[in-house]
Amino acid sequence: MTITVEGYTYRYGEDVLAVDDVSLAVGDGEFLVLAGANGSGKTTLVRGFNGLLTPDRGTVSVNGRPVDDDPVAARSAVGMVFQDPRDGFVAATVGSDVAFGPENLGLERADIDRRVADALDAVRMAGRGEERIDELSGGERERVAIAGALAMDPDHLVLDEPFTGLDWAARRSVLDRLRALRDEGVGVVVVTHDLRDVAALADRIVVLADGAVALDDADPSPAALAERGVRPP
Ligand SMILES: Nc1ncnc2c1ncn2[C@@H]1O[C@H](COP(=O)(O)OP(=O)(O)OP(=O)(O)O)[C@@H](O)[C@H]1O
Repeated sequence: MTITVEGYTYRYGEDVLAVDDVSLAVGDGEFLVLAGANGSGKTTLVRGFNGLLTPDRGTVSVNGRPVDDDPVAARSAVGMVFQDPRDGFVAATVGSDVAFGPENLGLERADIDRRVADALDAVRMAGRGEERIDELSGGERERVAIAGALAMDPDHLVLDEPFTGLDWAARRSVLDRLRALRDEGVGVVVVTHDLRDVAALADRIVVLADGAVALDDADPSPAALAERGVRPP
């Protein structure tokens, strides 16, 4: 059960080579932090992990199966949360939005309700299922988006800058959940250029620079990070 990326190359138009021949694997229960300066290609790379982008060259396989072969399976195996989830909501209220994914999996109502309650609890939104999403703050919306991904119970979870809008308590709570998921065997990928919170949890830190892997290390030195444009924790 892994995400395996081989030779991933992606261009925007003729001129922008956003990701240049990246190969890496994320194993079960592995916590990988993907760092790198603005524009280094992080988002372009992870969007390929469940088929949201198709690389110009290279392949992505999820649990041994090429994403192209079965995009639906890839989307349910790899949960994704993006930085600014404003457009990603499908329902008007918190609870119905988080329930949407599990409902589509055809689960029993009790199971859905349990997943929703559990996911809202993880992001410190317990008891707020009836609230309207368009009346939430930016950070609260981000937390709902994270809860939506958690409720899908995916094999892998990819979070792109998940902590930017989160207050300290929410951040700690989400990190606790990510740690628990990792311990249960879920592969976790966190995209960030701020290593403060996540470095201690990371099994590996991969740094992209100009679309290529510039560093892939379990415990990189502060100097090695700084050299590649990443502020050490
Ligand atoms: N839709 C797009 N059209 C054209 N160029 C794009 C597009 N999206 C990204 N790029 C370019 O591709 C490169 C990689 O962008 P990407 O968003 O993957 O980087 P990133 O590491 O996630 O950056 P950030 O830390 O700022 O989120 C950048 O040079 C960016 O300008």
